[in-house]
Amino acid sequence: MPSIKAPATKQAATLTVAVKCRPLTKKEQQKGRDIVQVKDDKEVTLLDPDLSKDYLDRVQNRTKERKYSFDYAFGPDCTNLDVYKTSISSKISGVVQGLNAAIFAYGSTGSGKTYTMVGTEGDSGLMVLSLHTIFDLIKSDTSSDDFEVTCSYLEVYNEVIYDLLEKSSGHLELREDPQEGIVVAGLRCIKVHSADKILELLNLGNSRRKMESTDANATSSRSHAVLEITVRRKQRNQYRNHIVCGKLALVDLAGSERASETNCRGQKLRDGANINRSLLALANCINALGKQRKKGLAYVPYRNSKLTRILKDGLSGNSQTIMIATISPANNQYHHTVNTLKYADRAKEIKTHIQTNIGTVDIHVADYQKMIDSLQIEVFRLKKELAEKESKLSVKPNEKAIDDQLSWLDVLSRETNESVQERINLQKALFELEEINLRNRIELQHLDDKITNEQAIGKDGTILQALRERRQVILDNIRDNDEAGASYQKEIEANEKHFCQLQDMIEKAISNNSNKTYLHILNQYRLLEMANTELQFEMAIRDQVIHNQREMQRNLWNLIMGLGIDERQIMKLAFEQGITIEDWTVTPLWGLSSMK
Ligand SMILES: Nc1ncnc2c1ncn2[C@@H]1O[C@H](COP(=O)(O)OP(=O)(O)OP(=O)(O)O)[C@@H](O)[C@H]1O
Repeated sequence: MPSIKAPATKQAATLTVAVKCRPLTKKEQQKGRDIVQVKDDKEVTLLDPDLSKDYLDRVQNRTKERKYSFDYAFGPDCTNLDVYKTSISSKISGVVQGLNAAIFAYGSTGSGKTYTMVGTEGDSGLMVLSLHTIFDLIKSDTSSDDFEVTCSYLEVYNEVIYDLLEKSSGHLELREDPQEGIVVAGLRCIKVHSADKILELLNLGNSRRKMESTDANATSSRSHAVLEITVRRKQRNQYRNHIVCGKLALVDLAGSERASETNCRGQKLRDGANINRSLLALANCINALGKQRKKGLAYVPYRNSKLTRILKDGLSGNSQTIMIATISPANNQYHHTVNTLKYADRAKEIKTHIQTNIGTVDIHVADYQKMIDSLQIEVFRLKKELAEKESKLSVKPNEKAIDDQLSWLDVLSRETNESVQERINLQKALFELEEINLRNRIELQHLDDKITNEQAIGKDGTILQALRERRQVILDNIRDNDEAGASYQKEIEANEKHFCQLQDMIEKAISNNSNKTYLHILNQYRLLEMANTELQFEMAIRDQVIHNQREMQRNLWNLIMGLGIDERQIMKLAFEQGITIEDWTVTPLWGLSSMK
């Protein structure tokens, strides 16, 4: 099917990475020493915390000293305003012009993330400073445009999303909207008229964040907080009247340390595990995005956590992204600091593309349909069995006993549900991967054809060279994606195994009950219905997206052909505009070839 892509990499920007080192706290001053040096506003040297190393160790390079270079580096004397003015303020003006920006603070617990993002009365944080800039820019705007500023504030805690602008928020779900991408269903979005108003909301929201006291920080934020500010600009003049929308996401991540290192138990340990699951997913995305700098299609596993799904646009899409890596200068924090610096170093490789993209058509509808069909047949069979069993029960089950059994079943069902959800996510990820690789293979075929043609003409060596280089990039991506696919396949298998174990537990739990068959079927039936509902929902969304895109393409091609432009002219025009016309020679559904 022919498809039109947005102009390729019109404006590509690397993710900006800044490192901020906080001062030693009073306690640290008494016990430890400073091992971080910042040079030339860019270089960070982390000294070996072990002073006892002898001369030989040092000359033989057995030192743990590390040196890194970043876009910006700020020492302990720098204020939040210094960070803001140098590395951020210029990106904020784009938000009022309709561009997106994302700023996230990453670092271990107690390294100064919340201090940097939220700040104090005397040293306002980046959230506050950005808001002031937005309102100042709106105030000084001389056009006749109307502005509307709205904001939302959420936290992701233990892989559950909560609304920080609601007094007692319930669990919120992520939805994939065909038009807007990932949205948080039911999240409160408030209209604001001044920076002060948002600050009030921010303070209120912060007081609702999940805090804990860890060994490393007495008021440690255990959740990831995302403040999103949307600026809608209604342009009004005699020729047009349309809305430009810019978004700024400010993210205060939870501490990046391992749970075991903060001396946590029970619920705290669970927090730690989930925080790290999100951050691990973020690290995997950062790795994959780093690989994409070759501009090929490598798969990025955004689906693996709520956080990465929410941050998807900020990392890869239409966004200017700034990562502030916060570090402590204390010698006992060496391992955390080196981890943060390594993470930040990898993040430098990410490219974000400041442009709008038209989504791609998903080709796996048939696969989903097959899964839904088989699940529905199974649900139908179990429903029937359940009805039969109920009618056959000579003695109605003892209600109290059944209640107990059902509540235990609920616990196991919930866990099984999570396992099913995870498998669905993995399956979806695998579908996406396959789709990307399909497109890669189509491009590879085109490249091979072009290379053969060029070789036959035997003229321009530079074109041939460029084609071969591109071919290698595509081959690398296909290999990487295949590897990622194989690992997903393994995860799916492990998940299936876990699912079976849970089922065994359920079997055991009800094996002594006289109505065990009844309970068993009830349980199976519930689980299958859950999986079925999810799949149907996905299917509906995909159908809608595909329908809209097909409609749009049909209209577009009709329009182009109606203008009497021939194929060659279209290709030439597209080339001049930087538009890629994909694979129309392969499956010419409404393509030029079929319309000729
Ligand atoms: N630049 C700074 N100047 C002075 N004090 C700072 C600075 N940065 C951080 N601190 C202090 O260090 C301590 C820890 O900071 P903060 O709570 O911001 O850490 P965090 O990285 O958000 O930790 P967690 O992940 O546990 O929430 C606080 O007492 C804070 O006031």
